[in-house]
Amino acid sequence: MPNSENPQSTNDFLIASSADGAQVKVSLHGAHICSWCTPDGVERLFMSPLNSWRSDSAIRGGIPVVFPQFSNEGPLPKHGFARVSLWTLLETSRQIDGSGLIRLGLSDSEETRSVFPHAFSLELRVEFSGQELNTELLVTNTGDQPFEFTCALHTYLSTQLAAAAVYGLAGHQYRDSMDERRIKQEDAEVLHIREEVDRVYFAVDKPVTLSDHQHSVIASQAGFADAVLWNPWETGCAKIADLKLDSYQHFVCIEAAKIQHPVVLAPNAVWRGAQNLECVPVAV
Ligand SMILES: O=P(O)(O)OC[C@H]1O[C@@H](O)[C@H](O)[C@@H](O)[C@@H]1O
Repeated sequence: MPNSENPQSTNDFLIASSADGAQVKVSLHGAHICSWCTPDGVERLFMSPLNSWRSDSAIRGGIPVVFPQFSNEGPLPKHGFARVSLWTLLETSRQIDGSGLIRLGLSDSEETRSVFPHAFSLELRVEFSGQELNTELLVTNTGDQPFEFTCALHTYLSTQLAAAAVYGLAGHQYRDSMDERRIKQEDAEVLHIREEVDRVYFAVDKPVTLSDHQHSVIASQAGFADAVLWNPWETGCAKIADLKLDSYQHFVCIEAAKIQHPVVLAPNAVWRGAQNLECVPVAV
């Protein structure tokens, strides 16, 4: 939870690499993946140049962890408190197969219980090598009463929006936050973003691909039933202090999420959700 009286800097990164040269930077503030470079040195995540790097704010870009509430859909601060909490490093290591691994944890505290009166522990497990990044969120109910939550991995994928297309959402229903949360049916096999887009696609069980003229990123998910597609366009950037007016041209958020049907977690039960990202060069 943030301390606005004494904000700390959040750009003190844990840096881990895989044997083949992929690299990930994580901040303990929010267990936030701030950078993911594939072995060719190319950054795959967007990070806002106007990010404040203060512990009383969420980091703008990378992969924020949204828990225990998606957006403003409940009584908590927007997107919950995990993204503005100080997490603990559990492990950083190199696996036998050469992949890098970082594990971070967060448990309930007096501060979290004041807004979310439940005992829980979270683990974020980040494993990567070559062209892939796998991020898994584990939620354990450490109390003696069930509790309910929604969550997401709010991934900002770096792209050139003008050349970008999103594939894999045709046939799904979605809730359109730009149109009074109406439920609609996606018919487009290929989506080009030409305006502010803020949608929750339901029951996404196949990969979603973001392609531009240079590369594709294939986003697969397990445990997370829904996928959010968000780009604020210039209109949204104008309202967000830590985005430049043209920042929307450089990312698309494809978020692995659990929103439509919140998780109800029994005592001692563990819920897992994972997002796997794989980069594939576009043949020229
Ligand atoms: O500005 P925030 O709190 O990081 O949220 C960014 C966006 O996050 C998305 O997940 C929501 O669907 C959008 O409605 C929201 O604007």
